[in-house]
Amino acid sequence: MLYPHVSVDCVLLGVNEEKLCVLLVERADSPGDQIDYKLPGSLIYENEDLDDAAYRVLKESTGISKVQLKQFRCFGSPSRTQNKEDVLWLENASKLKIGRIVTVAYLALCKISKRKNLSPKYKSAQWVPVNELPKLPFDHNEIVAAATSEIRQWIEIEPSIVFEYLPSRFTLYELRRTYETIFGKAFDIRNFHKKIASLAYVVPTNEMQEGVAHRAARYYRFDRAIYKKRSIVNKK
Ligand SMILES: O=P(O)(O)OC[C@H]1O[C@@H](O)[C@H](O)[C@@H]1O
Repeated sequence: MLYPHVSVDCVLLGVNEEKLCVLLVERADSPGDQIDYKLPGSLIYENEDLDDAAYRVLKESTGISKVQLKQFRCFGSPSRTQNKEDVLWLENASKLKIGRIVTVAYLALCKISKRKNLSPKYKSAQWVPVNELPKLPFDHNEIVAAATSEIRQWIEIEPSIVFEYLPSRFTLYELRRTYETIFGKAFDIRNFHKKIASLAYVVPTNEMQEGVAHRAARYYRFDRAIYKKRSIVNKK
């Protein structure tokens, strides 16, 4: 039998208190008793393009619209709807008979902020550390794990992504900690500083930290113009 159900899921990753976090929504009428988080995601409409569906679902479920979502993978195992409670929730919410669903996953890296305009389907939206996730419905744990390794690959190719997380001026300590948080491992300090010193687009400023107990550190800034030129040179 041919089967038409397709959904989108949005993985928003952010750094909070030196932890890599993912935005989850809490189901309002959970089929079980426990707190029930999931990725912001839902079925698409008949005549809707996938990208439009991803932006719509994210906006409707969390109120967020100013992020750049990128499609990164499809998840289509027939077993992703093996949990009867997940199917029940979805059937109640959609008023459709649900068997399997193929979901298209989207990813964005963004700054953490307070959420509002939640869909009535959800009680709250929370940033949860990816290393402390509860058991999520469907295959959402697998989707978050895939998104985490995906973002690391993106950063290897396009290091500018990291600077989206930092304030306009930052210390090398803050830069290293951000890298360590996203990659989930410690970087050797001397090698890291050497690497940064070789990057023309990380520019030292004349400003130093003030009022700190330890030796004041220098502030740096990310120079997008230099970065773009380097990207062109690298692509040649
Ligand atoms: O619209 P609700 O029921 O919240 O969720 C639909 C879910 O259906 C699954 O394929 C997706 O993973 C998506 O998150």
